[in-house]
Amino acid sequence: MEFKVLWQDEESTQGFAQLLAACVQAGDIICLEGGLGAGKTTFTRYFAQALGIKRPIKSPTYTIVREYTEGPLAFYHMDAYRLEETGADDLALIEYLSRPGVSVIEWPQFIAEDLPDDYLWLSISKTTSTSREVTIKAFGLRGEELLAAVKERY
Ligand SMILES: Nc1ncnc2c1ncn2[C@@H]1O[C@H](COP(=O)(O)OP(=O)(O)OP(=O)(O)O)[C@@H](O)[C@H]1O
Repeated sequence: MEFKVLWQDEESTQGFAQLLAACVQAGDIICLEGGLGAGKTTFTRYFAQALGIKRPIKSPTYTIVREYTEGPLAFYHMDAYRLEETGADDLALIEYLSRPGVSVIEWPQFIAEDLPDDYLWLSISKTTSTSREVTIKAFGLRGEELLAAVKERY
């Protein structure tokens, strides 16, 4: 299943982040693919806020995973970009995905072959300086269920 959405400005990105946050449950995985400046971190900030995370979201590039456990759902923010460079093991990151929280993975293409069966994959393309076209693909039963919930609310 595939679904296209438009984030016509940052407010719309925030609106979508809130919508998705209202649909997720423990164990869900959201992959964010997009080039530099696509809006992966911006989206993640709004998503985390909507999940009730009060601490500021900092880029996990150098730590690979940042954990936020103060909200009703634990939130894991991951960046797979540096994995290859640092020689760090994918397994440490993959282990987080089996924990009872919600995970957002930036640069998921670096660990695509090790992902579990169920996830949403958002491909973000910059269309203008303020708008983003986003293609959402669902994988696995839970992915399909989550995307169906998103479509219903969109
Ligand atoms: N509709 C939009 N959605 C998201 N970001 C937007 C939008 N319009 C403009 N922007 C701006 O685009 C920039 C996106 O930067 P951001 O750091 O989120 O990208 P990124 O994909 O995480 O890039 P990197 O991989 O380089 O960290 C921000 O400055 C943000 O304000």
